[in-house]
Amino acid sequence: MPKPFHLAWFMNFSVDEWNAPFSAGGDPWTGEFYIDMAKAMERACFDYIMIEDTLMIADAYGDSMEAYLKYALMGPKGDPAPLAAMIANHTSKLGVVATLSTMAYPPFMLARLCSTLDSIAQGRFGWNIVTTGENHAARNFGMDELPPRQMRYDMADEYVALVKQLWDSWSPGAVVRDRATDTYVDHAKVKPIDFEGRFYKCRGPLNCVRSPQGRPTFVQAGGSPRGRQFAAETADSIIAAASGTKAMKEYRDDIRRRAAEAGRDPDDIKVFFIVTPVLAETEAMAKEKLAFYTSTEAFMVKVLAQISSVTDIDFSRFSLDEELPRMTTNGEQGSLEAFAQWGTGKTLRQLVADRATRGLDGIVGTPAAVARRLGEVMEEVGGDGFLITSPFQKVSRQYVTEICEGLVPELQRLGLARTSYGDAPMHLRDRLREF
Ligand SMILES: Cc1cc2nc3c(=O)[nH]c(=O)nc-3n(C[C@H](O)[C@H](O)[C@H](O)COP(=O)(O)O)c2cc1C
Repeated sequence: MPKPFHLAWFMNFSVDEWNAPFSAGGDPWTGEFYIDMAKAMERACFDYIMIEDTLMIADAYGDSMEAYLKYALMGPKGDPAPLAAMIANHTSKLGVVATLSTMAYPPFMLARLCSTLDSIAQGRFGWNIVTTGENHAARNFGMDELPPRQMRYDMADEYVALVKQLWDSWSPGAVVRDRATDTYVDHAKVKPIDFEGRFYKCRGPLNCVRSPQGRPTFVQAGGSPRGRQFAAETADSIIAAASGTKAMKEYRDDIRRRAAEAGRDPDDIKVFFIVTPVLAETEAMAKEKLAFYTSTEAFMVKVLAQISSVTDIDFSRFSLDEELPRMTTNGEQGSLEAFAQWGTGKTLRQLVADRATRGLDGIVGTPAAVARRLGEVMEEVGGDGFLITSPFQKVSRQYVTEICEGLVPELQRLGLARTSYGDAPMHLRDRLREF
């Protein structure tokens, strides 16, 4: 029997696929649309739903906000924290991960928010730790530009050390609720932290109770060598974009090596790779669907605008029929490399076409065929799971159904996905370490 792998879903609190033939209309702001989505994932026994976030309206593509607002790319979006609370409230087993930036939140506020969300979610909350990669976001927080990546991660190291101390400022058992002595909290079990670092200073203690997990499950997505080091030292789960099985295996092996060198058990870190299956009743229909969504001028602009936004590089400047020059960015270096596929000789037009399937072959077809292919990929990579996201930028109920009621049952029949959560309540970190 093959080993099952983990499943998570990558989305954001943004506009749904509002004007395609099977659409929900583009008004998801009450959160109901995403609650429905999370319930479908829980029925399919996903490990977690992960809510992406950025903090600006971009204009990197063509030096204009037009493409971003016209196509509702990377915005408008709602704040992930209240949506995480709502999803947690409407589910009981699914993990809920929200993205919160170390650039944007004072550590005390983030620690309290995560602790509160973990209590609401009864131990199923995860924090996607990002340092933010866009200069415009930095400008929304009073800076002229982002600090360089090295410094962002140095700051994040210290930030994480601080918030961990805040989460530990309440010892387990501090809340005694002793009626006989009229004592709610045993004051001896709550301590200031008096943290003084290079970048942050905080007295503590936290002013909310210790959450079920003690600290949230840590999710991270470092792509650069410095980012990978941070992720390997910190994360319980890593989400990654890599083009093809070879790059996936290289990434995971590197993370596991770095984790072992840092004294961690590599099996305590579950790496999820982005995949974007395109499903239909027959392979020909799936290929036609892919062509229907990707052969338009608008798809080209959407992909280029999206990658421009997370790299602060204007991709409207490059010829579609030539290879991309090698470049670096102070933004998302890992995402740039996964997109550019340097060394393959592909033109920019081919890279855009690859974007729908993220450079992974064999994931356009029937649920049964794609399930078999994912099994092969996972065996080659070595583990641990897949992070599903829509191939066409936005998500519809139809796509969620195709995955949760088409692909997942096929994975389950092959013994490749969890068929039940079991009856006992479980914290997200333990759920990830189940296998
Ligand atoms: C699957 C995935 C999801 C990500 N989600 C976010 C996000 O929600 N917000 C954000 O600012 N960055 C996000 N990032 C960017 C990462 O935090 C990170 O900056 C990026 O992978 C580049 O790595 P580097 O920082 O080491 O260069 C994501 C990256 C990946 C691969």
